[in-house]
Amino acid sequence: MKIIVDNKIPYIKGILEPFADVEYYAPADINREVVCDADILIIRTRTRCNRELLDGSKVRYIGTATIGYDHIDTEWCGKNGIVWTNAPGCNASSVGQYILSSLLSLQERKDFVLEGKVIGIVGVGNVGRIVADYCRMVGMEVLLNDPPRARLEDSTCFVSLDEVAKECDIITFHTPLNKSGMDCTYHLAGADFFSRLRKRPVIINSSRGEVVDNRALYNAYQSGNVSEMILDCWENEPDVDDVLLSNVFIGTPHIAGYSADGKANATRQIVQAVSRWMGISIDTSLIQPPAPVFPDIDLSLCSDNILASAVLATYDPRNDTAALRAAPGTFEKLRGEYGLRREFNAYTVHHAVSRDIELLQKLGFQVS
Ligand SMILES: NC(=O)C1=CN([C@@H]2O[C@H](COP(=O)(O)OP(=O)(O)OC[C@H]3O[C@@H](n4cnc5c(N)ncnc54)[C@H](O)[C@@H]3O)[C@@H](O)[C@H]2O)C=CC1
Ligand SMILES: O=C(O)C(=O)[C@H](O)COP(=O)(O)O
Repeated sequence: MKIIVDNKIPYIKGILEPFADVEYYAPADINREVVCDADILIIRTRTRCNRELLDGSKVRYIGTATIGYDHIDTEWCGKNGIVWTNAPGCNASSVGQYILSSLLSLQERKDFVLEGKVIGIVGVGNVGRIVADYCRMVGMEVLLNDPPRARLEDSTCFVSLDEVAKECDIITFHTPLNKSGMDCTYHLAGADFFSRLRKRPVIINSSRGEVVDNRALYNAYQSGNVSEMILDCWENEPDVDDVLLSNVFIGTPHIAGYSADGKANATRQIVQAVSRWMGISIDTSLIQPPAPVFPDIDLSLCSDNILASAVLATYDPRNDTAALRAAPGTFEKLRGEYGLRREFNAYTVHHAVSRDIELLQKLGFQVS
């Protein structure tokens, strides 16, 4: 059994070796020649799994250590007997941390108080649910848009995309990239959507670049229909539109899901899926992220917004924005060499005053 593994997937080295020949490659080097005699591929979003890569190969199983799977031609794989799996929900909390910290950074600017603002969440799956919870916790009103769920569940919980466009101060996209079908999301936010905005919202995209028509977004920003842009995913990654990048409030290189917790979850889920497929049993409990460098957050030094201080101490997206702005051409390098980021539950806050303790605990912080 031969397994090819993307060498940017952390915490996996040594785990599959007792059961198979395992070879590690940079994503750019995972090509037809490399995969031809492999049985299993363990990849990320950077390997397009389609006829061009796989036709004539021995590959029978693909595991992607990611939530999204738009890089896999699922129809072609299905027709050609290739089983695949993703890692649902693995880094959903990481994206939640990204969105909350981006919103709290925005709040630090004068006159953008989050409490009382209306946020529209488009796509309410693993990520959208967490974002909705966090936004309610900070006193925002939340509108949910998810037509596939609305068809199956109590549709009164959901609103139309038109209502989101008209009523929201902030709109955030958390759908998969669907290129066709009744729930097509390609350019879901296009010129028509932006023309229906009424409240000059902040637009956030951390789903896939192509869910938002980047040109139409920029035009809406230029004309004043959009007040701020927060972008983690871009059309034509890794070639980011320089003009867009210089105008966004937060602009990051597709790292919203890059907490070490999310990466470890992804590795664990994929190792479990692969081992099930191979009919073997592997102990994945040792796949754990390292502790944060500074696990203690002292709130006695923070006078103003306690929540923002605690959240931004775990992750401040303005640092990733500055790094990308300084060198847009290093988009993939910044992702490949991403530093250690841990989620809220890896931190203990000290000297929180009693009125903040419940909220901090709900977010997952340890409180001393
Ligand atoms: N920037 C990053 O680092 C990351 C990006 N992602 C992206 O976020 C997406 C969402 O992740 P999850 O919430 O975990 O996926 P999920 O599959 O749990 O939820 C997606 C939701 O979108 C809904 N949806 C589908 N089509 C829709 C449409 N046309 N309009 C509105 N809603 C629609 C689905 O019904 C579902 O409830 C992923 O597919 C991936 O592309 C995920 C993780 C990290
Ligand atoms: O999980 C997803 O879906 C994502 O978009 C990832 O966070 C990006 O994953 P990589 O392919 O860069 O590992």
